[in-house]
Amino acid sequence: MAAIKVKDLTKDYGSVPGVDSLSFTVDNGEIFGFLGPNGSGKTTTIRTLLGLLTPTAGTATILGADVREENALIEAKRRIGYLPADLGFNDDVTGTQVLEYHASVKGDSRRTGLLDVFTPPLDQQIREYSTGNKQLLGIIQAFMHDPDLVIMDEPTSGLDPLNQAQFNEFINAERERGTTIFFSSHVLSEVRRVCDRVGILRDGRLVGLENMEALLERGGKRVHVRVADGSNVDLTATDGVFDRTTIGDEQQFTYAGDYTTLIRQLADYQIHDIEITEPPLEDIFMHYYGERKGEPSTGQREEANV
Ligand SMILES: Nc1ncnc2c1ncn2[C@@H]1O[C@H](COP(=O)(O)OP(=O)(O)OP(=O)(O)O)[C@@H](O)[C@H]1O
Repeated sequence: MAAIKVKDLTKDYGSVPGVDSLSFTVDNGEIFGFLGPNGSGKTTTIRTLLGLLTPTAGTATILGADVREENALIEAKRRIGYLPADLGFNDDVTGTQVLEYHASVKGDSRRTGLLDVFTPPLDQQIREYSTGNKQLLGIIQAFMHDPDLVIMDEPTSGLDPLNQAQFNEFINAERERGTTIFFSSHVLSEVRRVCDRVGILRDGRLVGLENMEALLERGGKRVHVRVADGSNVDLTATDGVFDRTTIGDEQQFTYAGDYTTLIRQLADYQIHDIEITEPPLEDIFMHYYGERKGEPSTGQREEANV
């Protein structure tokens, strides 16, 4: 049985479309990233999955429960953790009191273990909490009753790089435990190390559903080259070269072709320095899913940059 099953799900806010005809499945044990820019419908989807919004059309089940069936959903929610985008903690209570409250509602069998990983200042009142520490507290409450499925709305927002790395490590360990995780983000690079699959949302519609590894592989690598005499590397006849640009004396391009071919081409030049890195996932997104409104298409960008 799939952990989440969504079929033709539509949610309108009056005349404003929230999400339109979404269909996807999240398997048990999968780490699924739900990606999209601001306003693309991530929160609407999540709130609909949790029964906080009623779908306008279509169906969704979560751990087997139909999101329109209140009693079945209440039962399923015992095995679900949720980190909302807006945490809504009471400012006047301490971190410990927040956790005590959540423990009384749904249990806390994992609380101690989670507090070994994430360390918000539990004795402080929430009003004194930094944004990142509030987020850590939210992550702890989402996992502390040992749920089978955890749904998180932008879990890494506000986390510093150290906490973000710790979060990534934690999510990878959750994969080993078999927890199903569905989380939204608007920063593709944030999810690249942890997700098995990504769904890409734009303007309320699902425009891509990809295996992460395949997405990265098809996206190629970013090549940075400096040629000793400053001459321009001519790759016009080489397949798989796109997004060329020159910054100072460095020529850059994304390469999704055969490496032997590229190395043969570059052998004609006196290469002073070369670096091959992973491209920003935003570039992959642009390349495979086309331009956003008002922005040039990938093809136009290539021309502009060459
Ligand atoms: N309560 C509401 N009433 C009317 N329109 C809404 C409401 N909530 C969201 N919308 C609209 O629905 C669309 C999707 O919004 P949603 O908040 O789901 O996007 P999001 O991807 O979560 O955005 P963000 O990354 O900014 O949180 C947007 O056009 C938004 O303006």
